[in-house]
Amino acid sequence: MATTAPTAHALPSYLNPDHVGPWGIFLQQVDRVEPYLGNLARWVETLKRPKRILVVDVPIHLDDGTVRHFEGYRVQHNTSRGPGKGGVRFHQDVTLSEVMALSAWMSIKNAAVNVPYGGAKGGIRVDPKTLSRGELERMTRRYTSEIGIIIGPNKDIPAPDVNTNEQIMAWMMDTYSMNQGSTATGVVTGKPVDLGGSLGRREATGRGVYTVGVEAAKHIGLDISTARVAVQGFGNVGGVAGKLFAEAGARVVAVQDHGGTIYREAGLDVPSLLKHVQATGSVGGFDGAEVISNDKFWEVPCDILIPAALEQQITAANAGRIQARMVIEGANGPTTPEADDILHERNILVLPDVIANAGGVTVSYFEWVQDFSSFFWDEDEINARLVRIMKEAFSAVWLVAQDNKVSLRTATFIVACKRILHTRELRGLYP
Ligand SMILES: NC(=O)C1=CN([C@@H]2O[C@H](COP(=O)(O)OP(=O)(O)OC[C@H]3O[C@@H](n4cnc5c(N)ncnc54)[C@H](O)[C@@H]3O)[C@@H](O)[C@H]2O)C=CC1
Ligand SMILES: O=C(O)CCC(=O)C(=O)O
Repeated sequence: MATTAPTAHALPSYLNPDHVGPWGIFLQQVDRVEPYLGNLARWVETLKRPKRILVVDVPIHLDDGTVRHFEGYRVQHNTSRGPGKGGVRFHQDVTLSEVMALSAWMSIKNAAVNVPYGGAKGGIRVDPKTLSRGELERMTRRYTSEIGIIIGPNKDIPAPDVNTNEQIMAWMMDTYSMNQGSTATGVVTGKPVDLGGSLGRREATGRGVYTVGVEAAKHIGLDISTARVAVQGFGNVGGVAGKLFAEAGARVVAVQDHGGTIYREAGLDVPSLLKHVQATGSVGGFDGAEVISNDKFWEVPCDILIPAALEQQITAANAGRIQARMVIEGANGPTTPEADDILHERNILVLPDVIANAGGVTVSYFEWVQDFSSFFWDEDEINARLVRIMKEAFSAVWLVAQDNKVSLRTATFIVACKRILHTRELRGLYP
């Protein structure tokens, strides 16, 4: 077994440390945590390189008979603690750098809530809204076959992310099972309940966002029942989080999605807004709200801001204008390191993605366990276990932040990186 740190050789070009974008941001976050890792810092190089990157060509027949090629990715960042785990994103702006960063954030997140997984993520560069249902199914199935060489219930388990849902997971599970010759429900999570999915998974990420929000609010003396909330992204994560805050009495005053931004000082009617989004695909055109510019969203008076859309939304350009007392990162990577510093200086508490949105993967873990045992739990049990894990993980991170006088992001990275690098050390150099 190796007793000294592996030498840092020249990095492959896609790992260029000057790299900007999501992967560059992840590298900066690792640099910030390194001084707190003690002896384990000698293994930190392992976090700066994904374990495995697969880039796949995904050709399909469009409905008009022509052939179109899409570029797909599956990246396994680290598997020291268990199989890779993380979602699949269909979006026109997906890049390898983004998928690498998202896979790395999964390693951190899974370790932060102590589920027995490494980190992985996948994606296809495509605007799925331009595809028919048949085209979407063919693309999903071809992508699944292409990444089939590295995924599996004990190897790497995909799940939903932006623009993917239970139906996509059903097609992925079916394709993988057809190729294997037997049904393998445990190959993906976030499936329909009738196909081995878990009760509570659809709401889990938003429920986790809400749970840590309530815990943090106690620390800063914020009363949720009178709080004003602004949400960017009203899909799986933002929609559920907004609903739970509204049910607790909070006023959801502003919502932004890809179709625009709406505002109502007295609070939006969240159940009606959710129905509107389900019917039309966007918050745009919702009655009973003022339309404001997308840029103005960042300065609406509110107590809690929940970015729940994409990366790099809170930047040096808008962080100085944010009026919230607390930012809860439903999205992955919504805040750049420069913006993090600005928010910190302005005493705005940031609950980082790697803990705040971990509710989804926590219930994905429950789903995977239920699939293996073919024994399914009721929703109350799932929600109770989820809330307990989120509260315990948040409270541990809060203490580390206080003890080391660091942000909650750095504290979460300290907890998670120590867990990952400890297993790396126990296993030796090769896993
Ligand atoms: N679905 C899950 O279980 C988890 C998702 N996340 C993260 O949460 C974020 C949202 O994911 P989901 O809710 O699952 O996706 P979704 O596809 O259900 O919703 C995405 C939302 O973002 C909005 N959006 C897209 N582009 C936008 C833009 N340029 N400006 C403003 N809004 C925009 C969409 O209109 C939509 O409301 C992503 O960062 C994802 O990685 C994190 C943990 C788990
Ligand atoms: O449920 C999962 O396995 C992963 C969800 C995800 O992609 C995420 O937490 O960002």
